[in-house]
Amino acid sequence: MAITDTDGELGVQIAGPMGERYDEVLDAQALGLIADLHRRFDARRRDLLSERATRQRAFDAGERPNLLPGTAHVREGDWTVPPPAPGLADRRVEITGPTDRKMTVNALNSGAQVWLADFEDAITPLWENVIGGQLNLRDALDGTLEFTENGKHYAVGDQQPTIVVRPRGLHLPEKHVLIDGQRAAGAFVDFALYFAGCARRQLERGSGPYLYLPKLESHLEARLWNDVFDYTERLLEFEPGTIRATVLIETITAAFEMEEILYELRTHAAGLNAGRWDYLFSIIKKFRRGSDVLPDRNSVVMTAPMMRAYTDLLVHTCHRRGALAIGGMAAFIPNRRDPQVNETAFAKVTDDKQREAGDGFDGSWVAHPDLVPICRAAFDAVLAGRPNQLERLRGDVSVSAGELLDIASLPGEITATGLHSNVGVALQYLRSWLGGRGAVGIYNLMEDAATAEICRAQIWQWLHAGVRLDTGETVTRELVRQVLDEQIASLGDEQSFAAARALFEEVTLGDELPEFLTTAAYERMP
Ligand SMILES: CC(=O)SCCNC(=O)CCNC(=O)[C@H](O)C(C)(C)COP(=O)(O)OP(=O)(O)OC[C@H]1O[C@@H](n2cnc3c(N)ncnc32)[C@H](O)[C@@H]1OP(=O)(O)O
Ligand SMILES: O=CC(=O)O
Ligand SMILES: [Mg+2]
Repeated sequence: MAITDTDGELGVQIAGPMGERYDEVLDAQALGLIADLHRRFDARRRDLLSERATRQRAFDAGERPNLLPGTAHVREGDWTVPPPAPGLADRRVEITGPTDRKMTVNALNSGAQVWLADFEDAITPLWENVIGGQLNLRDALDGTLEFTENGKHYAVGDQQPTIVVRPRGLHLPEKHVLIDGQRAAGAFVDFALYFAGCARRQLERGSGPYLYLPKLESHLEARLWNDVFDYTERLLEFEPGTIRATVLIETITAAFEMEEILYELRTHAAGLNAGRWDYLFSIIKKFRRGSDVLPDRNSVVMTAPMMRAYTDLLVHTCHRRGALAIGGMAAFIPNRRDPQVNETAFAKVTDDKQREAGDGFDGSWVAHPDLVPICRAAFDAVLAGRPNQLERLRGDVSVSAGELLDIASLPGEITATGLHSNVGVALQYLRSWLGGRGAVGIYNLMEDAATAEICRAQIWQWLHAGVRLDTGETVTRELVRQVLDEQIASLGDEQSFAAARALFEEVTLGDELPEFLTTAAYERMP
């Protein structure tokens, strides 16, 4: 791959191919912003990642998170976040998905209030996905995203959802953008490209540059993002508070700092989201060496006391502070060719959305356009003409640290079926990811980076805990390899799984649990 010195003065090198129109995204302003953010904030980002590792050592030694004594004044203080920015007051249905051309058009025509345009869990951060996604966003805003594919004409209609972009988490590098010879952070690249390219376009349409912030582990990470926002607004002459961010509470440590996270983002804060899949992954990962081992992935339901404590606390915290509470993703996806699968998906998603609406959430996520009406019906019934239910303070909620950490009360067993499912899903997902697709339907469920992380972390934990399955077998490396062989044999085409299998073994069978499968996978990509 040729390394092009794009601009000697900026110190930015683009180490990836310059495809058609990439120069429109990678212009001087965008590259200058990435370079600035890198020089000002990247050392802090790396320190915060080191802090995560330090905390992990404490968890390995048996420590557990609790409310922070040093921030009691924040929790006790009387403060609120600003009222919702234009386009963010009514978020009853949010469709999520990758930013390829077809999905962009379909999401914008889906009838949802919000489209979460994803550069995180739902995409493989291939260079062409990273830059192509930004081009699609700006073309959509300019009204020029129009094409024909497989005989079907795609064009964005007039009624468009508010766009909320989810940049990569703080842990992922972008190897195709080098600043002073160092890899830039994927998070800063996605943010800067979007902001430089689309912030003014969004304001001109009466909306704004809105973001979802994924995988935060502490309020100090929220402070970093807030400083990035303040700096960018000043540098590019935007009103303070133009950027609005909804933070995913999807790590167990962040669940203990919800108030502090909103407080840090304050003028930029829009809400919190209950990202249930990464949340479960985080619980497995953080307490991987503890004695409480999670049962089969599919048996951990949102009505389990530990999960209800998490979502209730989120709604209560948000509404007390004037922020919107957004629900998470039910993984069931419909299939237009299979009425039985559809019926199951609609019933499961209806249950999930009705529970969230009843618990006080202001809206929720769906993975597929056919689920938009299901989510809408659940929230319409509760909202009854109002845009949200911010006034529902959930004063009845009082959640203790013990309830958030009550893994032992989770229903379900650890079964051979669960092991086979984890192996099969992780393997197929990794093949898809390496092939450039970060979200895929497997066994009628939506699988993405977060759900696949659960599968492989769970296998690692079961292996290291020497868990006995319902069949009496003990989980060992040999057993996992045997299941892998069986899965590959049943899926056929052994050769096409070679790279995925090697990656699977790397992120699942080692003595240490790699922090993120996507970090390991990224190094195997061009
Ligand atoms: C844990 C989390 O972070 S959840 C959030 C991250 N995950 C996601 O965003 C996943 C989003 N969903 C998806 O990517 C997809 O729905 C999948 C991969 C699960 C299934 O996609 P497909 O196999 O294409 O589904 P299917 O064939 O039923 O799609 C039917 C049509 O709906 C479109 N579609 C499906 N899902 C979406 C979506 N989320 N956004 C936009 N369009 C969509 C398809 O492009 C297809 O369009 P077409 O008729 O023009 O060809
Ligand atoms: O990002 C959402 C999640 O559930 O993970
Ligand atoms: Mg997630």
